[in-house]
Amino acid sequence: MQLSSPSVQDRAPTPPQGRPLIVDARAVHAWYGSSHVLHGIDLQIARGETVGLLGRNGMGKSTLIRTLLGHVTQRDGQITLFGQDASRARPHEVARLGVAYVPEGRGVFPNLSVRENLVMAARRGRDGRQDWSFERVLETFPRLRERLTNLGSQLSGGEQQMLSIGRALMTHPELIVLDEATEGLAPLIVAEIWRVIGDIRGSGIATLIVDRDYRKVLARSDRALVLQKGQAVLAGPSAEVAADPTLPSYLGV
Ligand SMILES: Nc1ncnc2c1ncn2[C@@H]1O[C@H](COP(=O)(O)OP(=O)(O)OP(=O)(O)O)[C@@H](O)[C@H]1O
Repeated sequence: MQLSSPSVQDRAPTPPQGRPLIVDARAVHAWYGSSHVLHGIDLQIARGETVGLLGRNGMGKSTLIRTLLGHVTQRDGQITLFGQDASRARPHEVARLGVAYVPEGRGVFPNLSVRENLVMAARRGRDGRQDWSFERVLETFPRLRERLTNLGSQLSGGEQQMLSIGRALMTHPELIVLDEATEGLAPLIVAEIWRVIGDIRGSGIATLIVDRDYRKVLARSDRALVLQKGQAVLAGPSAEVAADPTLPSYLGV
């Protein structure tokens, strides 16, 4: 569905019926100083849903993520997380609600070992869930088992990315936000990260994914939102977005 109308209602991607919303963001604006970067974006993510966020460089994907998670504080609009108003929430409050963030450029503690990085992150889920044990994370990422005593700083980029995702899983989140999780990694590692993203999806955790490989994002997500200059220009089920003839122009492909 192409979104040419400026009406906020029209831009809301429709989440699956009957599933509670984890994220319900309406008319979100964001600024860096006097620079107005997001212009009224709507985004809904239902429990267990995978949503892809696409757009060329500098179109506002990371800003939207960082605004929803409370990192960008010059913001406006309504952000509801798990039914609670989070329009002014700070990052640690968002994390406590059950949202894990795997930032672009990773986010592991360089001076802690792999084991310490994982164990420190461990926390029960909202409903007391603790199915993502240390052992399960190591089964998911066998490479991390081989590196348990290495410091975060001694890992390759791909291993750091795995550790960052492993840390996110140890928090038993309801939603994992992955911003450019495969950026700059070797093809074999990229394939492994995508395999794990599939496992995460299969385990019922919702995900919000930003990745340059738009084909993979669309093939592996339920719905997608395409941004251009801080506005939503396409939104809907990923298969429909993938088939939309205007998509290449928005992605510059
Ligand atoms: N910390 C910042 N201060 C000022 N401007 C910023 C900052 N971060 C991003 N911007 C600007 O905001 C706009 C949106 O950037 P953003 O990083 O959200 O885009 P993106 O779609 O995630 O692209 P990329 O893939 O390049 O990260 C760009 O014009 C960018 O230059």
